[in-house]
Formats: sequence, structure tokens, C-alpha cells
Amino acid sequence: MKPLYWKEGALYLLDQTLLPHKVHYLRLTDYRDVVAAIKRLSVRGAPAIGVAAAYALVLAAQEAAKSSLQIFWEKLEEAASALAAARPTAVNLQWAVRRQMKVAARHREEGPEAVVAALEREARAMQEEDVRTNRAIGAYGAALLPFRARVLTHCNAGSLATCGYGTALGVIRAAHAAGKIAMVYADETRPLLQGARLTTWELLQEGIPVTLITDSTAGYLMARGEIDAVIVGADRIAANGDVANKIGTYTLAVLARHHKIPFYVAAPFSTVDLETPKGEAIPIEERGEEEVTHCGGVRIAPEGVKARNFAFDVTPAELITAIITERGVVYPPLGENLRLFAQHQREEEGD
Ligand SMILES: CSC[C@@H](O)[C@@H](O)C(=O)COP(=O)(O)O
Repeated sequence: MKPLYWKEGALYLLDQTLLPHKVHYLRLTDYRDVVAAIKRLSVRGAPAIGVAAAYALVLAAQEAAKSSLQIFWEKLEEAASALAAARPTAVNLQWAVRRQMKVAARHREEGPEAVVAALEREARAMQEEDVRTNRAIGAYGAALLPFRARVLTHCNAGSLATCGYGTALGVIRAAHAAGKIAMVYADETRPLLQGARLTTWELLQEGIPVTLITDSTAGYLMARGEIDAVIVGADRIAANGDVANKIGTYTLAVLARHHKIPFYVAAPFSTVDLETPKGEAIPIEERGEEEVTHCGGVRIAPEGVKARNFAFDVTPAELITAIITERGVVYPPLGENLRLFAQHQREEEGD
């Protein structure tokens, strides 16, 4: 199921807050509504919010093209800032906005209509690129798994979090196609239950064997020898290889190390942020208390209790077995090897 598509000047977003009970696409024509949809997690997952923002800039440019030339650029900049700030942790959001603003600048002399057209072309290219990227990640990752693998994953790093196929779930999809998956254990992923609601839904649709567990079951399953590998996605990878991902990822990495289970991170290179030196410097989103005190809109904690709701945590590089990217598998020392991969990419692009 596609999390988003573009049709006749409008962005359609699958409202993930309603899944798995209802499949409903929001039709958005105002970039401000895309900002709101990103904030309330109607669209979520690092690559998907990046591409949603890329299309939102097309909406912003369409609207701004109705104003004078000077106002056009002011409005576009304003939209870019609002989109980049919609969620702080996933670097793909800022990466996509920066990439679109470079495209806009390149077409400046040709006028607003040409800028709108160029932004739309680029957003489509990013959407298509993302699926290709995920398939490459899937192929590299599947090769790392043993036959009859029992794999644990956290949150949702699947089709719904990307433009199709998925990163961590892309590895699982490719391994399943190769007959390697015995079972996927999906953490429910409190508080917003992306694992229980989205990962299980995606895998069931594809006939990939999946079992839902509470987050606190993971350690016991590992102790029983029932997990062969952990695979998660990433929202931002710092230059030294520290990884920000959905809250609870760090706990899994510590457990995996204790039980000598490989811990893999699957992510596109656009998630690597070489300007952020280490995990401590990654901005971690804190969300409203009501997501913890309530479940499915129903209060489960007493009135007046305080709650903390970090959306992400940081897993130190030393706990990560490897990072699976579309350019290959990055092994420790992660910081050094990420730099080499990035340098190689720059050389290939002729920068
Ligand atoms: C391919 S998606 C990678 C990450 O974005 C994913 O693991 C995750 O943490 C998503 O968090 P969310 O808060 O649902 O956007």
C-alpha cells in the first residue's frame, strides 16, 4: 500500500493514524495541511515524510506562483522552513527540503511556472529513487540472514514508512522471497503502536509470517534463543555511526549485545548526517503526554500523572553489527566507513 501519491496537482496521503481499521487517503492541496499531517503522524517514517515534504513544496510553489516574483520566493522559503521544522529527528525531512530548494534555485531565472514544474519532476524522481534504494537495501540485507531466520523488528520501517518496499521490512521482504524467513516478531512499539498497527498489517498482506509481541517480551524471547537477528530502520545516523530510531531501539540493541545476536540498521544514505558528529547532538522529538497516558484515545493512567514521551532514542555505534544501505553494508568502524562510503559517492557524482 502506497503511503502517498501525487495526482493532478494534489498530494494524497494514506492516513496512517486510521490503520489498520480504515484505508483512507487525505487529498491535500495546501502545504500547511501537509505540515499538520506530518506532525500528527498521518504520514510518518523518515523517507516518507521527506518525499511528502518534497511534494508539499510543489503545493507551496503553485500557491506562491499566484503572487509577485519577490513574494514567490519569500513564500517558498517560508514553506521550506515550516516543512523542515515539522519533525526534528528524521534528517530525511531536511534533506528533501534542501534538495528541492536547490532545484528551485537552479530554475530561478526561468520564472515561477518553471520552478513549479521542476519541483514536481524532482519530487517524482525522489519517490521513484526511494523504491529503488529500498530494493537495493533489501538485497544486501537478505544476504546477511541465515536460513529459517527468526527476525525481530521494531516500529514500522516498511512500505508505509517509505515510498514502497521498506528498509528494515525491505530486508525482510527480500529474505522472505529467498525463502529465508521463518518468523518475524513485531514489537508493538508503544505508545503509538506502529508495530502492532502497521508492521503486522503490511506483513500479513504479503503472507510473510509475523507474530506480534509486547515491547517487553523481546528480552525473554532472546533469552530463549528464539531470535536470530534484529533489524530496525533509522531516522538519523550521526557521523560516528550512532543511530536515532524509534524509542525502544536502544533497549533492543543492549539486549541483542547481551545475547550475542546481530543487530542491523537498514537505512538509505539520505539518513546519514555527516554534519552531526555523534548521537548526543541529534535533536530528539518529545511528543505530548497524552500519547502515553492514553491508548487509542482512552485514558489508561490516572488524571494528573506526569508522563514523558520521547519519540526516538539513540543507539551507540558500538552496539550495531552493521548498517545496511543501498550502497552496500557498512561494518565497524562505522564512523570511518560511513565517511569512506560518502566520499566514494561524491567522487562518483563528480562533486
Ligand atoms: C524507514 S522508516 C525508519 C524510521 O523512520 C522508523 O523506524 C521510525 O522510527 C518511524 O517513527 P515514526 O514516529 O513512526 O515516524
